[in-house]
Amino acid sequence: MLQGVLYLTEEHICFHAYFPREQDVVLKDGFLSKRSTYGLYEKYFFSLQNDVLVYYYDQLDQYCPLEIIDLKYAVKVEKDTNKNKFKILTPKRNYLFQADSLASMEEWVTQLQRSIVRANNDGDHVKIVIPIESITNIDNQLTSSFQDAIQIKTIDQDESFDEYLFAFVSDSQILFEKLNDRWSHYKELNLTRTQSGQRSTSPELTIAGLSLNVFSGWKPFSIHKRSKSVDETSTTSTRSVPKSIQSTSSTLDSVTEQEVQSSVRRKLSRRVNILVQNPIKYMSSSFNENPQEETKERFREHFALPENEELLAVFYGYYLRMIPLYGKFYISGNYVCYKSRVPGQTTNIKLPISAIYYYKKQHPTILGYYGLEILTRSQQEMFFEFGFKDIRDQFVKLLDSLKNVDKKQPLLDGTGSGSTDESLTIVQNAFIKDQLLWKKQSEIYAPGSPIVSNYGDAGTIIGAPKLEKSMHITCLTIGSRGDVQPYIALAKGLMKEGHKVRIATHGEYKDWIESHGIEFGYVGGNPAELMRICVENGMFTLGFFREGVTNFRGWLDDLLKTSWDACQGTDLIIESPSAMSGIHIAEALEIPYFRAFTMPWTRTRAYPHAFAVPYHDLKAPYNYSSYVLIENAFWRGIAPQVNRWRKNTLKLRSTNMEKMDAGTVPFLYNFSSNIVPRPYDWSDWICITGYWFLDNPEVGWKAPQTLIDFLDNNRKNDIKIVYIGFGSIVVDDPKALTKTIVEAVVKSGVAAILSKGWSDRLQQGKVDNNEKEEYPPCIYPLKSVPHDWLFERIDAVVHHGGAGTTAAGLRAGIPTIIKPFFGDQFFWGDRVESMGIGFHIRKLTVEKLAECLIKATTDELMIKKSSLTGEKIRKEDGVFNAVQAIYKHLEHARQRIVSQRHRAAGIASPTSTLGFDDLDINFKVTAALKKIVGIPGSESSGEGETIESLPATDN
Ligand SMILES: O=c1ccn([C@@H]2O[C@H](COP(=O)(O)OP(=O)(O)O[C@H]3O[C@H](CO)[C@@H](O)[C@H](O)[C@H]3O)[C@@H](O)[C@H]2O)c(=O)[nH]1
Ligand SMILES: CC(C)[C@@H](C)/C=C/[C@@H](C)[C@H]1CC[C@H]2C3=CC=C4C[C@@H](O)CC[C@]4(C)[C@H]3CC[C@]12C
Repeated sequence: MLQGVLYLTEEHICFHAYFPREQDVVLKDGFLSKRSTYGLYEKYFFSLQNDVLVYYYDQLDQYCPLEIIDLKYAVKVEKDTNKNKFKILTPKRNYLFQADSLASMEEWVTQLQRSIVRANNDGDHVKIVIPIESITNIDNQLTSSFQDAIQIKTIDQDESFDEYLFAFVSDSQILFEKLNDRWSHYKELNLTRTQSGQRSTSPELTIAGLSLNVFSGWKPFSIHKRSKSVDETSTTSTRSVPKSIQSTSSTLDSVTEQEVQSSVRRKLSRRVNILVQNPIKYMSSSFNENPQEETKERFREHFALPENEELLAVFYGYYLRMIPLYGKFYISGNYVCYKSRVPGQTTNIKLPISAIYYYKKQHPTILGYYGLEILTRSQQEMFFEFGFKDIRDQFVKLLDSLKNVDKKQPLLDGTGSGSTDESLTIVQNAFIKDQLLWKKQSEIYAPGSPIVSNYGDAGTIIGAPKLEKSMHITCLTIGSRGDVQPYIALAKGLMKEGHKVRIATHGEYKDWIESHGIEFGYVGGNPAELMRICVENGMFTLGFFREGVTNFRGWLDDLLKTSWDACQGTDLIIESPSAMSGIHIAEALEIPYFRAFTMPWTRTRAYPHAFAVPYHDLKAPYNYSSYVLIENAFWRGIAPQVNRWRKNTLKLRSTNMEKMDAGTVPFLYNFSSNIVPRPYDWSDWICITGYWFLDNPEVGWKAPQTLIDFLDNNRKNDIKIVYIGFGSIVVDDPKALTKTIVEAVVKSGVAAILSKGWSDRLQQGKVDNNEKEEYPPCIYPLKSVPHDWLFERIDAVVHHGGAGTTAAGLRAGIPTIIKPFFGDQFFWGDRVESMGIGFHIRKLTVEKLAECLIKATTDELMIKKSSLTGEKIRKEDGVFNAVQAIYKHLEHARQRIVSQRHRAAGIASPTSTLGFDDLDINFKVTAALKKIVGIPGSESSGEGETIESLPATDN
């Protein structure tokens, strides 16, 4: 179905449709399953852009398609209403797809048909010319779904029949009458089917010299053509076929499928020849300014670019993705392209130069080479590295020169050339009006508008529909107090809404949870032991993995087993992803699943993964990779055990990262967007709700009189009061830490409330009960104290940077000093320091702490900024927002589980996780990971060389 304008001339019916061939117009996008060479259907994100169809693993990777299907070569699209499948036929191969619904399949087929017709026509236009003399029948009494339609049947010179259906937006009656007039004229003259060749393939000539009647009054109408010939698109219209194919056939209309095929074959063998003739050249040169004709052609073919796209230079280098990927970069007049040369990797980049917003040379980074950073208009960041400075600089120079060219395109593309003056103006006028018409429509349909996903609608959280039915919800979490307390706050909010809530976590928290009137579910594991391993080894370090292998196995088995039991009988799971089991349990129970967490855990280019140590100064370039690496490392560590448990306990097939598809899980982040602004690249279902504060966490707690006196006395004497406490951190030498703190407090002249929390938990028995007496009077020691009560009464806080403790300090509006120990604590340290509301202490010494204490209690600007932050945070209602977000995304969560079940049922693929398990790149991942999480001694450059020396296959 094409929209255009119909012209009736004395001898012809002319149809003209205008499709601007704008770059990067997205005509349709969404998820589809594609049949792989193994016959399995796998889901990808597809985007139909002009006459190419591309697909990705990740819809955010706009410019990195896995494959580019050029519709120029497509013969037709075939529907198969059974199971919503359809097929694109090309001479080289057929592509099979499956849509989620019938409606979606119909939409895809319609749009693809349009694109194929256009791709087979000259540039921006489709022109169909029907000689009136060839008409055998005209009918406007159709019983079709079109109200106002005319059907025209024709017979061609070669006796082939064609059938056209024109559906009108406006009244077609006048056209019908006039057309019948003209047709009877021919019939009377008995001039049917003269073989004189009057019919011209050029509409310009056809229109020239004729009196032109425009019937549709510039209103759009549609043409639907049902052709009896093999090739759906072979009409009497003028068509242009890629030059390479054109040259093999004399007339355009006579291109047959066989010819296309043989031309493709010829091209393939030529390519093989080149490689055989010049192997050295292809492997060793890393920059080529004058690419050969063959290279240019292959480049255009691979990236589905038009004939006039001039390849300017080829470079060899690395594209930094999950791991640095060695490959070939191409710069052409309008694009920067990249194609991976690592076997088994299908990474591509096709980036329009116009989409580049900013680019900058970078210092040597992961590989120690010469970097280049590119930021696209859609805020996607890309990082390239080149082996030599010269090459990188040439690349940049070429980009500079291309960016500076003014790329204003003329409104008209000169289609009318070669005609008489008069006809030229007629045709041009028609084009101009068509273009205007198109512009209007594109405003309505807004092609190229931001990607619309399968689920979710954009908008604010507030105002989501309230649920009719109450639910029984499990909140599943492991870890320390900070991992449980937010759920108590959330549970209270949900219970107020009439839902039943169970918190499933370590036995240690049972009484505390029940004291808040919340149901408890038992999950195994000793939080203090977990904490010790985290602190002693750092997170995701070699030591961590070594301990993981030996110590975590039994622990993990127990965790999986107990959490399965703990979730039974509920109908929604909200899980901290650190608990690992919830995503599988939800799949087994077929109930909706949400994630919630205190720290960033969703891929973004905006922040590093909470466990990727930010003091490495990796900055934006590596943020995204840090998530991919850590997710992979995490999954690799637990996958065998999890899959065994799935099989034995959950009775589910084994899974992998791709099948789990964690990116589509609705996520509730319980931190403030005033501290962690929402990254632009998070989907709608990733919500930042604000902190879930729990007031009066310790039921029945009353402030000791001595503490109140301590506060009052210091206040009276104008002595600043600080809180110092390292929460649930288990320190191996608590005495040394205490000594440093005491000295720093004395030195800085402040008064301190010192909470030692868990610092001696694993040392029971060794604790000196008389410790209290050892403190100077400026220090008030205690075990624990509700922060919500205390922080309002003091001037600054010093802590480990636990998410919840940080939140408590920020809410009170006082400066924060963070000495991180592991995990996300570094991230929070960085946040407060970069916001100017606190300090991030990397190495704790008496001098450093004393200096920070003085500044935090006296620096006017810092105090002011902190107090403003406090005001903002106090205005947020995280629990309320979270409840609304649950309502809003519940349907999405349900759909996700359903499609996951379908996927699990449909794929029995032994090939797994994003290719990671299949490729022997284990050591490279580890090497890159080491850099990200900061393991000393990882400077060896071995991995770069290994990748570089991989056999250079060109295809
Ligand atoms: O004496 C105390 C100790 C804690 N709290 C509160 O308890 C919560 C503790 O939260 P948080 O700092 O997040 O918890 P921790 O258990 O200390 O920290 C662990 O859990 C956090 C949340 O996942 C992570 O950010 C940390 O890295 C990890 O160490 C906060 O609301 C505190 O205000 C008190 O009120 N009084
Ligand atoms: C080798 C395998 C067994 C490795 C990968 C498994 C590691 C587990 C034990 C790790 C991965 C993520 C870690 C994890 C993530 C986040 C938090 C929140 C924090 O507030 C307490 C620690 C806690 C809860 C830790 C505990 C240990 C976890 C759960």
